[in-house]
This record gives sequence, C-alpha cells and structure tokens, in this order.
Amino acid sequence: MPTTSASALSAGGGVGAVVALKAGELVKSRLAPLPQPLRRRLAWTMAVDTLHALVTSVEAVVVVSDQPALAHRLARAGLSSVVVVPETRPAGMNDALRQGAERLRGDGLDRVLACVGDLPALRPTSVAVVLRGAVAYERSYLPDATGIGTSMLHAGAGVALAPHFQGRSAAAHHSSSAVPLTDERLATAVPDARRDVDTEVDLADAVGLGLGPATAALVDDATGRLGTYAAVTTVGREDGAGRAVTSEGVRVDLPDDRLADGLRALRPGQRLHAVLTGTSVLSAWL
Ligand SMILES: Nc1nc2c(ncn2[C@@H]2O[C@H](COP(=O)(O)OP(=O)(O)OP(=O)(O)O)[C@@H](O)[C@H]2O)c(=O)[nH]1
Ligand SMILES: C[C@H](OP(=O)(O)O)C(=O)O
Repeated sequence: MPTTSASALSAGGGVGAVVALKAGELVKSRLAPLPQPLRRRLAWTMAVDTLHALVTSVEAVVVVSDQPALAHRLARAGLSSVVVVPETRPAGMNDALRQGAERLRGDGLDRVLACVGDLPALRPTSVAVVLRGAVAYERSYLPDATGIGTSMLHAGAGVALAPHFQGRSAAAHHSSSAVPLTDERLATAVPDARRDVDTEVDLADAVGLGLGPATAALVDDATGRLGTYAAVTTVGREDGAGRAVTSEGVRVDLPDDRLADGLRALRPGQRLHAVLTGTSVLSAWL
C-alpha cells in the first residue's frame, strides 16, 4: 500500500533512469535459434530503442556495463547524453542496477526508474504514464506482459531501489513491498512498456505494437519477421547503388540508407553483417 503522499514524492529533484547491459556475446541466450551476430544485433537495437524512449522522458539516463566501447557506440546511435557507469563489481544485473542508482542519487536525482533493456516498442508517452502512476508510491514496479517478470521498478525520493530482477521478479518485487502498477492504477494500458522481448514470439508481439526505428530496421515490413542473416562482402557500386555478395556468392543490393550506425563510404571488399529480404539488404552493420 502507498505509504508516502504524492505531493511528498513529486517534490523531489527529478527522475533518473538506469539500465543494465551485459556484454554482447552473453546476451539473450533464449534467442539462441538466431545466428549469433543477429542475436547480438537485436539485443543492441532493442537497448537503443529502449534508451531513446527513456532519454526523452527523464532527466538523466545511466547504463551500467562492463563493455569498454559502449559510450562510443551509444554516441553513434544518437545517445550521447546517456552516461555509462563502469561495472566495478561483476555481480549480476541487480548489483549493476544498484550501482547505477547510487550514481543517479549522487548526481542529485531523487526518483530512480530501473528499466530492462529489451523494450523495443517502448514509447515516451508510456514512460510518462508509469512515472505519473509511480509518484503515489514509495516503491513500485511494472509487471511485464506475462505478469511473471518485471519491466520497470521505481523508487521515490529517499527510498532504496532494492531491485529483484530476473526469474519470477514480479513476485519478488511484490514480496519486497513494492506496489504493482496495474492498468487500473495507471488508469490506462501500457502494453509497449510491458513487452520485453526474450523470444521470437515476443518479438512478433512487439512488431504488432510498433517497434522503435533501430529494431524496425531488422524486420521485413512485408512479413513482420526478422530478415535473414548473412555475412556479406561489398563489391562496389553499380548504377549509383551499392552492391554486396553473400558467402554463398549471391549478389545483393546494399542501398546507402541501410548502413547502420553512421557507416559511410564503404570500400569494395569490406565484410559486413547484414539482414536480407530476398536479394536486398534491410540493414548492414560492422
Ligand atoms: N551490467 C550487467 N547487466 C546484466 C547482467 N546480467 C544481466 N544483465 C542485463 O540485464 C538484462 C536482463 O538480463 P537476463 O535476464 O540475464 O538475460 P537476457 O540477456 O535478457 O536474456 P537470456 O540470456 O535469454 O536470459 C539484460 O539487459 C542484460 O544485459 C550483469 O551481470 N551486468
Ligand atoms: C530481467 C527479467 O526480464 P527478462 O530477462 O526475462 O526479460 C525480469 O523480468 O526480471
């Protein structure tokens, strides 16, 4: 039950969000049927879409990670305002979130929103709904689409975040006295904020809700499914458009606007990861 009045919590000095991201090669084991480069790319684009929704909704966003090049990658993805907090203690997701919360509080942010990094359909309007609903409670959480996991956890001013993510985390957050942010308490539905993606079935659901642009670049509009992964080698330009060849020797179109992360001026012979629809590249990345 709420123990702190809305006015007491809303009097604070702003909201900071924290996301934990582990190293690319370890992520999303439940998407293992996908080729590993595509699984890593999907984990990355989902994090990028999640972070874009957060940066427009809160005063500060931190990512806690042990990936050394992360700050540069985030900047290339248009997320230079996101602060990377190096993971000094490799002790798992909840400890990473606690480290991020400490940083936000140290920077003067009163309210802390911990968020999973796999919400590719997340919209700023839904983050705003969650933050408005959360203000009435000292500590609250947004159950995920299954009701078993948690997609967000909020702690008001002066309240420890005390994250219990992973596994049956909705029950764990409930047992630790956090209030579930149901649609009734929020007075509206926020399916995009509950739709974390661990499997291709979850991804199909997120496609239906509307993906953010980074993840949408991997999906074939005609089928609503991920493109087919291929390693490709650029072969130069023909008729003003880029071309590449797959390792099976199939020639594919590589339009300039399908190059991800600001890739420019490709030389013939460059190796790229790509997802294809037929003989066209949907998205290519280093
Ligand atoms: N910084 C950091 N982030 C972590 C750690 N463990 C998990 N995470 C992040 O926490 C979120 C949830 O992670 P998990 O539930 O372990 O797994 P997942 O990678 O999403 O998927 P599965 O491997 O399929 O379980 C993801 O954004 C991870 O990157 C960790 O030790 N450190
Ligand atoms: C972090 C976890 O989410 P998942 O890894 O299952 O997306 C959870 O629901 O607590």
